[in-house]
Amino acid sequence: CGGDDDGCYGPIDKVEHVRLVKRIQPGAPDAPYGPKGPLEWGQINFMHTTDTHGWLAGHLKEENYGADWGDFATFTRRMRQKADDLGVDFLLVDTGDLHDGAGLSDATTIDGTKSMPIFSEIEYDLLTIGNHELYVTEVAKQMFNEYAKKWGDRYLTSNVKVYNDATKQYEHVGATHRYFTTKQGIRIMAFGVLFDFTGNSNASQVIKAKDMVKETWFQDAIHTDKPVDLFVLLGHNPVRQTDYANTFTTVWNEIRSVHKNTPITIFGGHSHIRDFAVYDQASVGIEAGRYCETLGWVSQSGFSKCNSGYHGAKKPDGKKLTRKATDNSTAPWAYSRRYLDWNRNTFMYHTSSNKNFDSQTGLEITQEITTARKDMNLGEVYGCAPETYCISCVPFDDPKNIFPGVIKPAVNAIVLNDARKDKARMIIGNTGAIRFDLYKGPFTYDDNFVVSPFRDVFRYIPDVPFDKASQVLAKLNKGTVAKRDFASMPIARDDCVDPLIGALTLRDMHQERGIVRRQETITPGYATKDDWGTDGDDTEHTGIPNYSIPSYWESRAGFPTGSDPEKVDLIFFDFIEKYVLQDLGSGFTSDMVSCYINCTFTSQDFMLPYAKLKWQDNIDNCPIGA
Ligand SMILES: Nc1ccn([C@@H]2O[C@H](COP(=O)(O)O)[C@@H](O)[C@H]2O)c(=O)n1
Ligand SMILES: [Zn+2]
Ligand SMILES: [Zn+2]
Repeated sequence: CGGDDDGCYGPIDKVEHVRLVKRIQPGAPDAPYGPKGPLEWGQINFMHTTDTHGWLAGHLKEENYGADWGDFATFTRRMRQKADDLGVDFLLVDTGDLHDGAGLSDATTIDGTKSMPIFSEIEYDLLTIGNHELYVTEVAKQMFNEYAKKWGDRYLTSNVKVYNDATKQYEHVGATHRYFTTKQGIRIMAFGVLFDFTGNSNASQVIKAKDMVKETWFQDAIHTDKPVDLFVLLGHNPVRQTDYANTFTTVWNEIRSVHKNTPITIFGGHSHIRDFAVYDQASVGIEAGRYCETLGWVSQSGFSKCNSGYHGAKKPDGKKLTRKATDNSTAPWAYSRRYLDWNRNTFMYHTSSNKNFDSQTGLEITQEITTARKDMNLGEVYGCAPETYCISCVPFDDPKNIFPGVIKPAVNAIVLNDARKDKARMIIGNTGAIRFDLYKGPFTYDDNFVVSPFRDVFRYIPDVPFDKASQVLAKLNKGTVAKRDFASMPIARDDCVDPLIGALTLRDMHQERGIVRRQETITPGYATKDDWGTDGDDTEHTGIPNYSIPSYWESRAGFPTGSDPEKVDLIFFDFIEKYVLQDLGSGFTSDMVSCYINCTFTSQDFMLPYAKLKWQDNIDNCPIGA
């Protein structure tokens, strides 16, 4: 285990490089199983990122998601070039949540100070805002003052305003909408709509979708005299219409009430899943997962001189898109969708670039990430985790689940106010604050933010009667805070039938076309089921178990042996204070709540001391394990 070449971490001084995963060359014996076949290019082609949450260094411990932002930059440039060569359109779209999930974005005093300049080196065509850009006032202002200005009319925040200190008014962060014509003549009207988010700081205002659609500018935009060939609806907003947070449907209905047949193509986010939803025969929506694991692909054809301003001459890739949104569609629109795994093998395969893949720009971005990580000491190792602990791949009470395995013992050991150490205590948190699995092996400064990125202060109410405190967890878990799936459900692969090909499985279909790459092992990963079935994943995987977990967890410490205490210190994140007070019921008010250790001790501060306390065995020889 001697450095980044053999896939292992070394001691602290060797862990400075971004490239802790092996660089993968296609065809190399250890290359992961790759894409099942070429992408189907259409007249207009979209690549979509969402919920990147600062993972610009890529997944250093997961080869399958190991590409970094420099690799992605190269890929997008090559794809744009390919589109130009084919004479088709290519648009790159992001749907927000740029912070909270990795050291690069969260280890700076103001989130994003180092990561945002790197993020914005990609030439996106359309972007919109996520809720994670609005929790913290300084971050909202950073978006308003810097990035909205930089991205100009490509940044669409149709229902989000930020307080402008200069004008003393709330103003749209970016543009409300954008009307533009693509290189090949498609005339697009685009909107960017955040779900009805209410957890923002008072630096911003989120206008509910139902109110936004009544606003004059929106009505003017959908009643425009200008010709619109395609509506593009992007939003930090789940595409699935049954999702509790979905407000796309409200906006979609309003557009449809005026434009009965115009295609509406949707790019969503927030629920962190791979998904594709069919709205009607002229409207589909994609969601591209989370954390730089997935790159979404949607292509669309059907534009002609008769129904649009399209003037593209070339036939895309010699193949025509034939898949309609619905089985009985009479509309001219045909689509493809794909979820690409975020690794260099995928990127090289789809650009047929092999060893010539890297570009100067891409390498420079990789170097910037490496330098930033080094400056921020993100590779510093604090402990050697003895096991892998996951959020939902095992049941909630399994010792390998991260809550009983790590989070509860860690808060019990570390979240302790010396002045109250003799008191029994109960600590309650929301499971959503713990963001990612923890891998066996070196636990780095970066991993601290990967697991627990928020600055949620530990607050408490002293001496709460145990019979009251002990009811809170159950009440919280029954409450209205919606729980959601964090990953696509694992599914059986043998029902994989493409409707256009009759009884042939996708595998047979690709085998016939001679585009199946030989595979010895299918690796675990996303096995997605969406409105079109099970053939959306670019690289096939076996699926990962996904157990549902409650919305809140509780840990108890300092309890007397064999009996319950009369009173406890009830400790919780400030993020959930409102709900805890509600569930404690009458007699408990906010003036009883104060900071537990101090007002700067947050959820970013308990994992590193715990790793130092408990995971020192094998620290100098700590291999990454499964
Ligand atoms: N200070 C915060 C902010 C957010 N959370 C958790 O994140 C969830 C939202 O994340 P998305 O990526 O889905 O937008 C939110 O529901 C909380 O669970 C937090 O714990 N602390
Ligand atoms: Zn998110
Ligand atoms: Zn979100």
